[in-house]
Amino acid sequence: MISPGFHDFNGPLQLCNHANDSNPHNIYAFSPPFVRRVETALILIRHGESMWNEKNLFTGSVDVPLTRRGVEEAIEAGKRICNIPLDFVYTSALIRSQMTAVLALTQHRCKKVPIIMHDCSKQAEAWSQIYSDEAKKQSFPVIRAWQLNERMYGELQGWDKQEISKRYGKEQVHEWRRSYDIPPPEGESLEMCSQRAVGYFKEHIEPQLQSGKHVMVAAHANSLRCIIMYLEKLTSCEVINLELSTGVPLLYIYKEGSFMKRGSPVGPSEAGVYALTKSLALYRQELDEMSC
Ligand SMILES: O=C(O)[C@@H](CO)OP(=O)(O)O
Repeated sequence: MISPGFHDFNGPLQLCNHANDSNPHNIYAFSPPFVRRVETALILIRHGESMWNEKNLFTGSVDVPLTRRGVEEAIEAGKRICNIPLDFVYTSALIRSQMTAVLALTQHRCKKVPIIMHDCSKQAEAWSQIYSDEAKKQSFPVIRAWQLNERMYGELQGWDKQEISKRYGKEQVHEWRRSYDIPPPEGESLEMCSQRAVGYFKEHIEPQLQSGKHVMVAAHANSLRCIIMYLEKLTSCEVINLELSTGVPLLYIYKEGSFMKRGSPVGPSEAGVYALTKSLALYRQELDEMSC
């Protein structure tokens, strides 16, 4: 349950009044009942490099922070998504995904403040209330969900990946790391991880997109592989070859129940025009006009 008050959170799109705009492709719609948004942005980002990525250790559900390089990757990712509208941010319960989200959001051009939601109890919810509507409008709710955690790697957690390959053989380790239904010893298979991660995405995140809200999900290699498998309708054979780099944002456009893959946004300093949709280009134009 997102803390009350954020439900009327209008996010960064209170930029200009298109309420009377009949353009069906315009995502500038305000929250209902003005203009229903036709398409919304979904950004997926794997956390930046973690301290156990750097040591090449199986991490899984162990809660390790980012390295300095991982911090830099998160900030660079923020530059690449700084022109894309956002209303809600989801992370896992693990610090490496939360660090990535809040560091990336420091680069967003709408200058909103990420607020980590504390709704694990009625008291936590009450004590973390924001009473200023203006402060609320200048914020992003960041919702933490354990269901988006990295797959639990069981008895491999903490072991060096090369050491494990020598002990059990490369084929066996590749099967544990990348197959769909074969779990590592005492760990989760990708299928088991998918049941919680995709289950959460369908129940909590997809309805946000359907209601016209733009969302970023900062999570993990395998929990995101599950979600991408769902978005792109990949088979359990195709997902074996899906690899995600640390700290690289991926953009999808949600429209009438389907997800269109738009690849990874380019940074503002990079040459070339990233294939924005018309409505994202209009949003970027509004940000440009705001910052003049
Ligand atoms: O160790 C882990 O948690 C994961 C992601 O870093 O490793 P792999 O890519 O081997 O699934």
